[in-house]
Amino acid sequence: MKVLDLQSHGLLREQARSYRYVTGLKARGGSVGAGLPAKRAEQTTKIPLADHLADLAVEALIDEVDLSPKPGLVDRRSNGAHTDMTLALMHASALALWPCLRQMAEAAEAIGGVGQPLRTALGRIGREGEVAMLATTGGVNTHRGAIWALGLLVAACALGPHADPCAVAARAGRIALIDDPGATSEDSHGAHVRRRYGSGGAREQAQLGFPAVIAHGLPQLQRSRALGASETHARLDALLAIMAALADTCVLWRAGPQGLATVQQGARAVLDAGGSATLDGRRQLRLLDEHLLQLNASPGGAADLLAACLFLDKAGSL
Ligand SMILES: CC(C)(COP(=O)(O)OP(=O)(O)OC[C@H]1O[C@@H](n2cnc3c(N)ncnc32)[C@H](O)[C@@H]1O)[C@@H](O)C(=O)NCCC(=O)NCCS
Ligand SMILES: Nc1ncnc2c1ncn2[C@@H]1O[C@H](COP(=O)(O)OP(=O)(O)OP(=O)(O)O)[C@@H](O)[C@H]1O
Repeated sequence: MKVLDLQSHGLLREQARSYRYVTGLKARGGSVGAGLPAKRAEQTTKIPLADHLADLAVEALIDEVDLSPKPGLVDRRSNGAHTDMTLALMHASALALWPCLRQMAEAAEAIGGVGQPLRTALGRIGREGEVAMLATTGGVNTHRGAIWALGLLVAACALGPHADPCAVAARAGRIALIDDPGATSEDSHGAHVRRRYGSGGAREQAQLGFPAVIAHGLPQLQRSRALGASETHARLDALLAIMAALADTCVLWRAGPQGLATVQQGARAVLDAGGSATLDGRRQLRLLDEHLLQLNASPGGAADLLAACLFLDKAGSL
């Protein structure tokens, strides 16, 4: 088992622990420092790589949902176009995914390479993660796409040197290309949209090595930061760059190709106006939010990929 000498990620682990304490959730805790006050545990122990990757992934999910104002999505202001989700529910769901994400990283470390055994293990753990998510949310699909994308990326990071986000995403793509023998042929929204519009959705995005993140989200995040935008504005710009490029099956399911065109063009308009840090950009962003609420559409796939983008951004400095 690889370990990292890190002291900076105690907050999240502490949060997850106190969350479980408050709610009585039965999620598994970290393997180090159990029973110790969290702060002392962080100071005195080395964090296993799998724990650290799960920390980073959950942190990315929480950063994604907290980021505001996001068009159509659940954020700190509102539930966006969602009647069945709240900020608190998204937080609870994100924290409940920690054990699943850690197990995926552990499986990758134990198996040691891309191939059928790893794909089979990730499929099983991912399905268990979906069950844990639905148990936490009372049946609401808060993070299905995120388990998929972050699960693959966490596993890809755990397999080896992980400095370069492109290499990690490409490795995750190679895992996604392998068939999952345990997969059930279910009638998901993604499957419906694939049949109706021929869109490859979350599966194809992963199999291609997450081009919406690597070619759009991450470069935009870095560009906006370099231009002096605040971290919030840089992250909003990254989300918009992903939205402008993505065939998001969440949008296609609720609003069809016309709705997807509105999302992609609206996101592009914000960036063309100078991004979310500018007055013009913010006007365009407000318009886009209004259009999405009228369409009852929400770019859930892009939100998952923003979390993937934030994860890769942080994992790159490991
Ligand atoms: C491949 C997955 C995403 C199922 O995809 P499906 O096409 O059936 O779509 P479904 O509507 O269930 O969910 C897709 C989710 O992905 C997100 N999404 C939508 N469009 C996109 C896109 N273009 N790119 C990326 N993500 C997207 C959305 O949040 C959406 O909710 C996956 O959940 C799966 O197969 N799970 C089974 C367990 C498994 O193998 N887990 C592996 C963990 S690494
Ligand atoms: N901040 C967020 N707000 C809303 N959705 C998000 C957010 N972050 C990620 N998502 C993603 O969006 C998806 C939810 O979208 P949606 O509600 O369209 O899915 P659904 O339950 O399949 O469909 P529907 O609600 O239309 O029946 C989740 O799977 C999740 O991965």
